[in-house]
Amino acid sequence: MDPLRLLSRSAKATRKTDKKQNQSTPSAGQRAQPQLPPIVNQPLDNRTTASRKRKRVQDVPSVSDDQLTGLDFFAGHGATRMRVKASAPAQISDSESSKKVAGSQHAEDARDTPLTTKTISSEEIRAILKQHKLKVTWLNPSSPQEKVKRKGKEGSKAKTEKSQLHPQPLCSFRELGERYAIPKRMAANIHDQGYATPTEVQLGALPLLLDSPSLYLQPAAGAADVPPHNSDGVDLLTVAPTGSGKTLAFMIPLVHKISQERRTDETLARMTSAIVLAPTKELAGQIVNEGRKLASGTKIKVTQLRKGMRLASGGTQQAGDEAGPPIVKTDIIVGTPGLLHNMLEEEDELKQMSLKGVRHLVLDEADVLLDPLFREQTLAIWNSLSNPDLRVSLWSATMGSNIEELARSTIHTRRDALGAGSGDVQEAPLVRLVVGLKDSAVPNVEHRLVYAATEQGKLMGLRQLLHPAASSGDTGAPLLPPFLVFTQTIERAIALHSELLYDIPAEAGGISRIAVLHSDLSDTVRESVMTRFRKGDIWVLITTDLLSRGVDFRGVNGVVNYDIPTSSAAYVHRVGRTGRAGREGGVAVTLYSKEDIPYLKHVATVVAMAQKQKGTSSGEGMQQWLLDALPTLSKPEKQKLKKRGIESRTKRGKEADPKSARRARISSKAGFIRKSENNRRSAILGSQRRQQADLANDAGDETDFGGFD
Ligand SMILES: Nc1ncnc2c1ncn2[C@@H]1O[C@H](COP(=O)(O)OP(=O)(O)OP(=O)(O)O)[C@@H](O)[C@H]1O
Repeated sequence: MDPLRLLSRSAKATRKTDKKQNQSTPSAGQRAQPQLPPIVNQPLDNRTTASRKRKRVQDVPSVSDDQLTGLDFFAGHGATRMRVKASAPAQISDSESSKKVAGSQHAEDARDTPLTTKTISSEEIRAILKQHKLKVTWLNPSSPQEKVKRKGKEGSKAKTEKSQLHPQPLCSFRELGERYAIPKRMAANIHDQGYATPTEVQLGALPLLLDSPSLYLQPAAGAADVPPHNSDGVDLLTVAPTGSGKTLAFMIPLVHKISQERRTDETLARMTSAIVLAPTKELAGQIVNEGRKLASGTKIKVTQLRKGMRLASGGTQQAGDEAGPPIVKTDIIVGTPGLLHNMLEEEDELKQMSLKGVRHLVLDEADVLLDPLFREQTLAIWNSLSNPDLRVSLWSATMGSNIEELARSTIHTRRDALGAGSGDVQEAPLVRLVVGLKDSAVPNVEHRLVYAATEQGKLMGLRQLLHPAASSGDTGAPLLPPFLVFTQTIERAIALHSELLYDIPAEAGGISRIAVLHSDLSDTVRESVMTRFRKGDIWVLITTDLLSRGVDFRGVNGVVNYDIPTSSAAYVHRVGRTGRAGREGGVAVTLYSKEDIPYLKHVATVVAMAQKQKGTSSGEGMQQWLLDALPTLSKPEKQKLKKRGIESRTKRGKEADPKSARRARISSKAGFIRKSENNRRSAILGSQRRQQADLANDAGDETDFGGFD
């Protein structure tokens, strides 16, 4: 069977949905729902059936676009904002909505209004968790799960049953005030930003982080002798889809807990209490932005770590402190592992001391942070946090079992090391929350796999996607800007950018509409490109995997994988830049050439899984026989691909096999044109060199003249 033919047929199979994108796109303004059907006021019978399809809420309020700096090209703001307020009856009582109270007033009121959510029975809790596909598992060695393991062959079903936890979910943000007494200002900020209904990950994670663990760590039936945990907080591993609101899920508890700690212990006010690590500066900046909006007016300060920064140690300032960079007093510091690690490397006593107050460590995109690329730095930071009450939480849309194992062992070794010194380090419960299907791509995005045969075919395919007038060729209907294009390397991103630079007509903005972003650019340029893309000045942003993780451009209509991602996790994260917060209409196009076919299976499998989740009717989408026809990589091959990418597209590949590197070059020019151009260029260079040499000779002749004998 020829896989080439099979795969080009697959592209046709998925093309049926092309028409849809004109009806609804992520940039068409408000997304319809924050992934959550209404629960609170429904009778239980209506929400217990696990097999029932989720109801999409059409009228719940949502985040207004103007909350994110410069997001002014996605729909009319005024209109959006009005719609938010007018369509909030599910969460705001009649009197409140009619008055259209200001956010802060609403939050004040929320504290005085009686609970709309009654305490719910354990059956109801289980039903809600099941309906939202939330799975909470206790992972500590003394958990029932481990006990069952030790007891031996009890059957796999019983094993799963016993390891599950059922914390009471958070069905409305109003419960944050009522159940946990979060700072009023934070409640007001949440409301002001238009967040009314928690997304699934927030519904599950917020109670885990805000409740006392003893409330939900009840030993399951048959494991009555599990010792109760009185620990303050849990260590948490969370796996939830891209764009599902994980940032809010870890930021709300951080701000709440730190303001609580401040109230009880004055000395803590002078120290950094939390560290949030993220793999890129762009993501760190975004987290700071979100955190500041949330903590505004609460006295909790969120700061992005910058080069040369010094953190306050909490003690009285020491002699000599005036010298060097200014000392920053902050509660939550957000940064990349590289920067923080460097700071620790140059460590003096002061820096060591400055982290002793850190009681919360958040690893956003934890699987990357614990991947070999960042592992050493991340673990060094983690292990240098000496506070015995440290609680850690790990967040990502994809998390392999190796990452879980690594996290677990780090928690243990750190605890043992600290315990050896002081002897009083209490073990925190380790809990895992999985939302939906683990490691899967968001199903509300249309996934297209397009066979383009060669590099030049890929370039043509991308041009078809770019030009609105292009007919729906093999790539499907053109993409509506703004969209992101991912390449494997920086060189390829630059080459693709210069190739497409003049593709957008001058009347539409020309070269200013297309940009490239990669880690070789200066921080200022990176920031400016991000801002211009957010504003809508840039329509097509060509980038590397630098932007594949965590970055939230709310109205991105599409993602193009110009080079196929080198792992299934990379695919999940790249395509997760569209279809965020449940928005419909996003499109993810993966262009692949003949050379890519051996590496395509991991992408095709994720696409098939997403289509299955969406409920594509039989005959449409990825076919099983097609998946079977694709070659499967061995484990070492997979690892090599993940580490190095497709060899011919790298510098190393260029040296090893120049011929296939030439084939992989991004250029629409035919070989003979390139050759004659090269010849002309070298002829010009040669003649310039000759001219210079002649001039030098003439000059030399003049200076060497020693007069007449
Ligand atoms: N409860 C909510 N209701 C509506 N929108 C929300 C809610 N919570 C978060 N959002 C919005 O959802 C978008 C995605 O959030 P966020 O960036 O936190 O996702 P994420 O899960 O961290 O994604 P990724 O895995 O890609 O990092 C943001 O624009 C955010 O404002």
